[in-house]
Amino acid sequence: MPSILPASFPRTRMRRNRVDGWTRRLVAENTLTVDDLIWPVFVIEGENRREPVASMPGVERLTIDLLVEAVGQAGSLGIPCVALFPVVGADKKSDDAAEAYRADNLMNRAIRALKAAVPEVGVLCDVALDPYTSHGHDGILRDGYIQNDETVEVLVRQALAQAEAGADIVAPSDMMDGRIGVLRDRLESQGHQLVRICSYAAKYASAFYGPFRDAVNSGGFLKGDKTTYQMNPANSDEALREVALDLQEGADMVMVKPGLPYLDIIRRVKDEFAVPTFAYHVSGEYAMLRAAAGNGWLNYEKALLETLMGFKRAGSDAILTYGAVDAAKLLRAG
Ligand SMILES: NCc1[nH]cc(CCC(=O)O)c1CC(=O)O
Ligand SMILES: [Mg+2]
Repeated sequence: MPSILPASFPRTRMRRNRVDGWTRRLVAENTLTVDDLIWPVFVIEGENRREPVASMPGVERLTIDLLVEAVGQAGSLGIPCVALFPVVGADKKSDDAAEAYRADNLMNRAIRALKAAVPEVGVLCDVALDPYTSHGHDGILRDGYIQNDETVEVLVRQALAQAEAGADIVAPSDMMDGRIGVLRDRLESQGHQLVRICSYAAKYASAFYGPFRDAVNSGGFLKGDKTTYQMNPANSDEALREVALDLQEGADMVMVKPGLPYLDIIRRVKDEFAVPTFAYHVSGEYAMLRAAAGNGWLNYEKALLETLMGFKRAGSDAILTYGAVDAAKLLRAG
């Protein structure tokens, strides 16, 4: 068959730069390394106990002693930082969330144990009241509304107790207004000048948090939804205002959450502010990967690394992911 292509076809061969492995590496625009990973972990009371999380295959809740071991191993793999989430028993939940700022609560004991045993791994602590309220909301509920200013008072006490225990990064995930400014002032005046604030600045009211609420046992308690404080998924400009305010108030790093459905927000935030921008690859996103892989519908390892690279390409400086240890092992194996 005579060719119908013109003699000079094609003018440009894009495939030349994909022809072999070393060229592909040479022209790669983005890189994913173990330095980009933050590993979220769940801590439970007791000793030498691990509990699987049914909706998050591969994820376990750990007692402090086992947590210290696991974080030590993560540190040896090069993971820079872990994000701590306590599982709080029903007997410690209350309407005023007083357990949140008790100096010796589970969270604060875990922080002390980690900083004593594995000081080289950063500890990022969630600041929000949902593990501690009897209704599962992130703040104080009164007259059917989550009270902003009253909640901020409690959040600041909670974060100060974490800083006192040795937290490196406090990370308010509650979406109350004005909490970063008050928290920054109080950290300064209480001698915690180097404690970093990572604000969950653009956090959306999302269906993708479902498995997390199973993991921390707050879902069953939750009445209603979080739409009066977490953002509407329809909005994007509003995320920039949220981030601008938290930066003005003194945040050192900002977070966008969830991850994959909000890559456009990460890109806009990074372009607009050029500050450390983290993405949270949340529980539901992780569960989807695991469920599909469990059915043999995709390759978990490949899909995980591709997802994490997507976050880097969108502008994330670091990614919180339940797959952090898996990804670290894969990245080290090359
Ligand atoms: N302040 C609570 C909090 N901190 C992190 C997550 C979700 C993380 C995940 O789904 O992996 C949530 C749940 C929520 O806002 O209801
Ligand atoms: Mg805000």
